[in-house]
Amino acid sequence: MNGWVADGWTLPDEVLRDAPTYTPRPSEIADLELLLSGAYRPLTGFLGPADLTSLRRNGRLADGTAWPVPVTLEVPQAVLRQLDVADPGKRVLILADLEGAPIAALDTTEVYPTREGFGGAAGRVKRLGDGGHGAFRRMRRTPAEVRGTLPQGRVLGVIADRPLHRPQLAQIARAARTLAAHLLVLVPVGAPGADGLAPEALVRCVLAARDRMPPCTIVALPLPDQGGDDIRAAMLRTRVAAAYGVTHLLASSDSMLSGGGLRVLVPRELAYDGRDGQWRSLDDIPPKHRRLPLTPAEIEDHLDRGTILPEWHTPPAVARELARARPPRRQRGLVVFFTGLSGSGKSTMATGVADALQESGERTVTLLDGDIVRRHLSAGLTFSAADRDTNIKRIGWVAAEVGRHGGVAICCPIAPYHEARAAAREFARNAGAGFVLVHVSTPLAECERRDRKGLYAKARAGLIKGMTGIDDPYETPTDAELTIDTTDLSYGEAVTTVLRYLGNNGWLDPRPIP
Ligand SMILES: Nc1ncnc2c1ncn2[C@@H]1O[C@H](COP(=O)(O)OS(=O)(=O)O)[C@@H](OP(=O)(O)O)[C@H]1O
Ligand SMILES: Nc1ncnc2c1ncn2[C@@H]1O[C@H](COP(=O)(O)OP(=O)(O)O)[C@@H](O)[C@H]1O
Repeated sequence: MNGWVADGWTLPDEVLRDAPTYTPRPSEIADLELLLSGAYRPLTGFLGPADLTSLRRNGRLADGTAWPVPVTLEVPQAVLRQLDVADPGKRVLILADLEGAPIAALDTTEVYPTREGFGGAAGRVKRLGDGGHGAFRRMRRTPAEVRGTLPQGRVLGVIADRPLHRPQLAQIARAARTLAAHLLVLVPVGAPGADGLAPEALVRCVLAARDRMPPCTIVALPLPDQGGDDIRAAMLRTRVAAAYGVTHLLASSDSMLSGGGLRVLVPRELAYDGRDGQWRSLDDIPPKHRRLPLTPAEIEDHLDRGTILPEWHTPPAVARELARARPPRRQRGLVVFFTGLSGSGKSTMATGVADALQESGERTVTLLDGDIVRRHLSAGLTFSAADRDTNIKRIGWVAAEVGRHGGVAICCPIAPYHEARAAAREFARNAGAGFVLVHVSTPLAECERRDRKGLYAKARAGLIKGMTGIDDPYETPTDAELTIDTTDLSYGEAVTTVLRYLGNNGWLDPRPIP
């Protein structure tokens, strides 16, 4: 481990003034915040090659300390070139938040190759500024602050990565009573949850359950989602919980492992006892009186349809918060994203769908047509791969903002690349909006026969280069909600197919659809 003491490090003003600034990715900012707060102790900075090699080999840092996951920072080469790791006055990198405000200084003692155009930067970090702002900032307390307020004795930790319903609340109450422990609820707020719930909404839902819990301390922290590697992610969460003073952690998944000085409790499966309205062990309730907790999919279904979550399962205050954060699909923001070759029928269908929605007056609609976007939002962009990506990301970003505020955004660019379409879907999800990808799969031969703008003829004649389908690729979607080939469809049939899909899936009132 790079074993420095961050406190003993002073930064002269001129070093700060001349240092380059870089905004890391959101997951790296989350790691940075946990490094700065001490939640990742004994780590005090981003790891370098020796630690990373050792970690891969045996799950330990180079000095033998067990540590579950790589904590790394990747920086564009253009930024790294401005640093000189051999010179303490020229190796400081200012790390800024998404708005560009400095959060920390990195004393870059090592750089190493990662992928084309980027490199890893390793070294200790030191907080700059006042720790930042943002919703529920006051709840983002450091481990030292929290430990200072906890009563003596056992501390039961709960990681509330989903809202707490009555089965979880019953498990928590039981465990706290059995252990005679103080309760510490850790709410991960690094990124939207698996269910697309915004971090602020998750905090509100947890606070809404507060009067159903024993006396407790609630802390928000940017616990990163470590992707598919569940065991390592669980180990990291256990480490962080231990840093906050947790002695016993209530497992939220089977993969939670004891370690880092605390014990993990796997709670008993509870069910609702219809005889007296209590939640107790499954085995203690005769089957005919037993109601199992709703699954996440069932909860999602209630929210999608707009039916109130039942009181036997969810405290009304939590149900209200959840319904506010995840309104029924008919009121929730939605991005309808058409993709397909030029001439496949995207604009025609998108306009038809937009007209129908406007006629019904049910939803507000923004149409982001490919050609129109390129005249305004994306003016000046070419048809190079990089510019096409930029174009699709801009469209996706604007569409997601429309969705965030409950509107329907209809987009119809070619969007030939999977990755950019996936980014648009992710933007929508993070904004709490739905996303429906419509692949207009009309084959090239038919698009070419139509050749509305004469572009295919020009491309075949070699007069224009990089025409999608001719000498530029179109990556066929594998994740489309709907695939429509308009070769043998009338205009009306094509539009109705989309409207029916939206109606059948709860996004629209299905009644007026022919
Ligand atoms: N080289 C090349 N390749 C593809 N398309 C071309 C090209 N040059 C111009 N056009 C015209 O631009 C429209 C596509 O723009 P998009 O913004 O939808 O393209 S992309 O999603 O960024 O790839 C597209 O409009 P649509 O026919 O509505 O799809 C074409 O008319
Ligand atoms: N079922 C259909 N849906 C949409 N367009 C159709 C259909 N049948 C024929 N077309 C014709 O195909 C062409 C599609 O053009 P356009 O909608 O601009 O495609 P894109 O936006 O994908 O380039 C139009 O001339 C349209 O009249």
